[in-house]
Amino acid sequence: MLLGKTTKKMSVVSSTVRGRGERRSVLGSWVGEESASMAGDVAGESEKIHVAIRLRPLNDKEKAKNDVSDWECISSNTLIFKSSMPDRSMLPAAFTFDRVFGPDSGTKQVYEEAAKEVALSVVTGVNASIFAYGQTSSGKTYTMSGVTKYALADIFDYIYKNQEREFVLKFSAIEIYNEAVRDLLSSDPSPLRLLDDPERGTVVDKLIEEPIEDWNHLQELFSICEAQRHIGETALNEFSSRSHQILRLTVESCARDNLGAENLSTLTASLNFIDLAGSERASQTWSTGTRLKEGSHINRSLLTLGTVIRKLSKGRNGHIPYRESKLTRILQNSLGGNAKTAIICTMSPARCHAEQSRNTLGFASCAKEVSTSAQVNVVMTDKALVKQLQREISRLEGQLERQAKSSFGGTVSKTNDTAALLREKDLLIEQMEKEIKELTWQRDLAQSHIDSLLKSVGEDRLFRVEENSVSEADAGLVRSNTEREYDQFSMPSPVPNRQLLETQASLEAYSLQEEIPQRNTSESENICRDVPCAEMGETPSTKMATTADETAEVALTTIEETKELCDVGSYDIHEILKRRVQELQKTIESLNQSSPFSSGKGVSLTRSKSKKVVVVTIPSALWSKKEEDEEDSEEDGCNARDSSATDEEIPERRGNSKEEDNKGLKMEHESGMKDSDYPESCVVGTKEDEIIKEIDVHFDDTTSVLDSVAGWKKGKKMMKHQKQPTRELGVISVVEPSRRIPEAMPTTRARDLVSETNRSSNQSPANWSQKFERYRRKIIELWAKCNIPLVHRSYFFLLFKGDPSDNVYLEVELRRLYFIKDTAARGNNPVVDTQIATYTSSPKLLNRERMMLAKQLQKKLSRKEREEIYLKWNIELDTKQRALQLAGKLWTDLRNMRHVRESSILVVKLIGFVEPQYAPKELFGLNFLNPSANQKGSWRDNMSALL
Ligand SMILES: Nc1ncnc2c1ncn2[C@@H]1O[C@H](COP(=O)(O)OP(=O)(O)OP(=O)(O)O)[C@@H](O)[C@H]1O
Repeated sequence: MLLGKTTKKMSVVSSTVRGRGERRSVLGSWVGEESASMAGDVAGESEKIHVAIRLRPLNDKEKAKNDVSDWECISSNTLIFKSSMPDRSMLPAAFTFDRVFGPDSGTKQVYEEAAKEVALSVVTGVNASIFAYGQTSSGKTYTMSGVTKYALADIFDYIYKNQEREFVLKFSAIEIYNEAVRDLLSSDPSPLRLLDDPERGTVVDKLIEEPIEDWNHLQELFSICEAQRHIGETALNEFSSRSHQILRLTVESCARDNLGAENLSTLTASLNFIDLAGSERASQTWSTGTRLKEGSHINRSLLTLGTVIRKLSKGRNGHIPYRESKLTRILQNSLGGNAKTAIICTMSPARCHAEQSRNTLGFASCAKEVSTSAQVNVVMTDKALVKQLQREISRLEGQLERQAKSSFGGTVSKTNDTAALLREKDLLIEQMEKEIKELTWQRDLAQSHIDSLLKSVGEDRLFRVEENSVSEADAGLVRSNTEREYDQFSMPSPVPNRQLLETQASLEAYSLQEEIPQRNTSESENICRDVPCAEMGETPSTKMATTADETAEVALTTIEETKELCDVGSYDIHEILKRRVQELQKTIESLNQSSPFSSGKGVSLTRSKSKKVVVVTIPSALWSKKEEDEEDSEEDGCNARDSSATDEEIPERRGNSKEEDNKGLKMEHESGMKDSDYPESCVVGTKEDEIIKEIDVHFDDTTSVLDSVAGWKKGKKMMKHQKQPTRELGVISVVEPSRRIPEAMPTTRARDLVSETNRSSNQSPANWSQKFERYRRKIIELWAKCNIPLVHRSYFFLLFKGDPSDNVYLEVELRRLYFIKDTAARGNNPVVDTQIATYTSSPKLLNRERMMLAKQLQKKLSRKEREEIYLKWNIELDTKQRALQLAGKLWTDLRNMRHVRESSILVVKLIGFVEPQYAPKELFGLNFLNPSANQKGSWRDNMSALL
């Protein structure tokens, strides 16, 4: 009845489970060692092998020989040797095992008390093995056949009683005969191979694993195995088993209510019934021929088994020779692995087998010391695994939450203090990160300001000094090519703002990505950075920059250290962080003090240790003294000019001829030197004629800005050039006209100039408007020719809309562009060699700028906004690299003012650091309208105002 119900249930189970095909299966192979990966979620606990001894009764042959029984079970677990023979005195008097069974114990009892628990663990997903070990004819087969049947009956009964789970049973059987593995369910006697599966261990290849349909089916299979097993007659046993037999029942089960759910997991385990061949002595069995050979193999494999057990009983140190026999190889998991194991050692009580019995007891004694670690084997579907892991995570999270609650709640405790410290630490880290940003920003700001001021007040006071040939006093006042190049291709930004710097950084990053030649990279750097590179003495600017760098570094280090401290959970972190903050504050203060405007210190010009030409910038604060020093050495060739010139002389110069005006664009007008006073290579003229023509000289009735400036500068003796042996020095002198309008020019004159210009414009607004348009178109044209950055163009275009006061800016921009164009055109002139190189490389810079804009487009605008812009700019939405296409279209149709305006608006939107209407005109390097901005000490205020 049980089997009938079970049969029906298992059929259903079988089809149901297999139909999913999601779980691992051992079908088609016989696994000698369950894979560790099959191990489920219940970690195995170490458990000793269960060892029982069974004494059989004296058999007829033994009785016939009047043999006596020397063994007696004095308790359920103690066996004594009761022989009084002298040679037995060395044996222990008593042996204790988990269970001992005397001759009167039936197999049922043996099973119940020595094997049942182990056997039934298979239905709970735990592997199990039941051995019968003993000498030949001791009753192993007799015991195991009974134990197997009882166990299977109990398993079937369990299945019947546990309807909530569905089971699949599979059966396989092998024998190891003369070290050959044979499938007992197959009629093919060919030996099977053992395979080493990295995941599942030793596997018998091509072994039949028969799904059990019902009890009768199982009985049939048993019958097949019995018929197939090698049996032979020996002197001791008429039906002696000549092979080791291993019957395996695999039980898989899953909960019925999980079948339709995600949480589908299957328990799977195997129960091995191992009936070993008996150890035998040839002298006793009188084996010869085949039997002798069989006995030899049997003994050898049993010897290996004994060795393995003995080694295992002493711990798992050293090599365990599992692989020395197929028996131990296959049973490796049962011998100390993932399985519960019970060994029933059978003994003959006869005195004639005392020695063999003693060996059996020795084996049993070792076996009981061997531990296994059985686990519940759960095979899960991926879904079930995920589900389970999620549950585990939830559980752990809950646990953490509970711990956190218990930690923060309640009375004041050390844990509470730690939490408060951690919170405080987080705040400090946050604060320091802000400070780092602020310091970095201040550093960039200060450095940029220094750049602009140095460029304006000391624009022409740049030295090139060659250490070996020129003394400091003899050093000529020449401008740095680097500076000029910077002027041309970098957006002049005497009053930078944060976003502008970020944009510059972005462009520099692009340059780095593009592997710009080093020279170009350095070109984009400012003058101050040239100084330390040239190994000159420390200047305020370099000092400040260094200080700021160090500050940022200190701050970063602080953050890192803080994080480390957090990691180690230091309780001193609070104090350390406070100290760090104080240090940072001090550094900020020193940074402020190190400003040349607050310290009042100037450049200390020292000789370069390098033999290379170097460039030095000198703030105007120190310039007077330097000038005085240099006046003493005028005899060197370059005469100081017009040192006594005054503003009053300017009108005379205005009245000079056109030729002289042209010269005014040359360095002579600034420095007071004539062309003839310069080395040929030092003179860089501009095509004033062209300029006059093209801009429709509008200073017919008013003072030319440049002339005025040149005159003032001359009168003010702002610059002196000393004649130098140019060929020896290889230095050049190039002065850019736009540079001749310094911020440091007398502010009254600047205001006058603007007033003058404004007056002129105000007198004829229509005329000014036309001029503005002409200027602007010319500027746009020159921007393109000179490859001026689009950002500069855009801001300039949007900023100067025709206000009369814009006149000055347009004028200067125009002059600057002509100068760039003119100097670039002198391709064979070594004086401008660097500039030409820069000029030719400027299209690359423009390309990089377009790439940057394309990137900004993707970064700043939403997909929808981008698509609208693409459509507006006639870029197909299904084309590739639309952003680059768009960037490539910017500032291309230069005669179309609408295009130019839209390009400008888009560029500004993408850069987005200052709204054009709020952008200061000082952004373009001039400040005629707010002289106070140039006052020393006010630079920080100016910066702040611009931000
Ligand atoms: N406990 C027992 N009670 C009664 N008879 C037993 C008992 N144990 C074994 N026998 C009998 O002893 C004989 C030998 O037993 P069995 O074949 O099981 O020994 P074995 O250890 O398997 O020997 P082998 O190693 O040679 O196969 C059998 O005839 C069996 O019926």
